[in-house]
Amino acid sequence: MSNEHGKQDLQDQGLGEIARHFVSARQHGQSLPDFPGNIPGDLVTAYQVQDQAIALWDDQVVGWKVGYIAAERRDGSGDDRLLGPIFSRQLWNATGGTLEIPVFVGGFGAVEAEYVIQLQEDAPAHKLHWTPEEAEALAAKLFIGVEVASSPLATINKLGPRVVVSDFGNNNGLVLGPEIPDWTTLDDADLRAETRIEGVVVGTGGATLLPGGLRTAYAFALGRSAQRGRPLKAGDLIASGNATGIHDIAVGQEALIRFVGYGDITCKAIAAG
Ligand SMILES: C=C/C=C(\O)C(=O)O
Repeated sequence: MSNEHGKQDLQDQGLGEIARHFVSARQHGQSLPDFPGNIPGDLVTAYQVQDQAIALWDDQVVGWKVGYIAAERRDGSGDDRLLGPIFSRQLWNATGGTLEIPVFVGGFGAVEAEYVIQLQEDAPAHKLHWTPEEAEALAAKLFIGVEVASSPLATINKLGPRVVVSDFGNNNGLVLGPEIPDWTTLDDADLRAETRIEGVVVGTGGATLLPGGLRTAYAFALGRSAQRGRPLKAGDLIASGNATGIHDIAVGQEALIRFVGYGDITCKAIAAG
């Protein structure tokens, strides 16, 4: 009995250590050479690391990024997407000018065109599974946005979803642009986007690039959040996942993300920390 209890403590300490390493590297703007510990065996355990890191981070969660999980990288949960927190001090309103976005030097840094849903009512906490149609029926607004995908760990995406989940979903902020009015009347095909880095087109697409579409990404966020005991609330933001690709950006480089008919967002990468 005491052995079992001791084993559990040891396992928990391991997860806490991983969370502390990531949080400390992020706080100091430092890179990490390797994953700081044993990679969690499944997504449920990786979310435990994420939960511990959120508890250590001195800020409030205002939303979640959704990332896609390729079929060959899924675990027993079958999840085809993952979540990472967006914090209030890393949420920036687009100004129309060039916004500075922090990326980890020596780590991973990218920008992603995103469609951002903001709930206008609480989701029912007991509802654990959502269809795209049920998600759309909740009162919500839609905005254009840019995810700053950045981590102290350069290999984060190569190492896979359990590592991505362990480090805040590889998120280091969200730029929020203008609203897309009456979004529930629009098809994914109406939502087109293009990303340029240093003036060169690096990705085109839009909501049709989101596997299953925008509403499917949103439904995942509602379900997984409720299942992990963090049901979504009015005001929460959900970034849909990349709509033109995941585009590497280095300090000093400028990105322009164009949402056809809805506006441009321009950002310049600076060193985090
Ligand atoms: C690991 C991150 C993946 C995303 O951000 C995405 O699929 O959009």
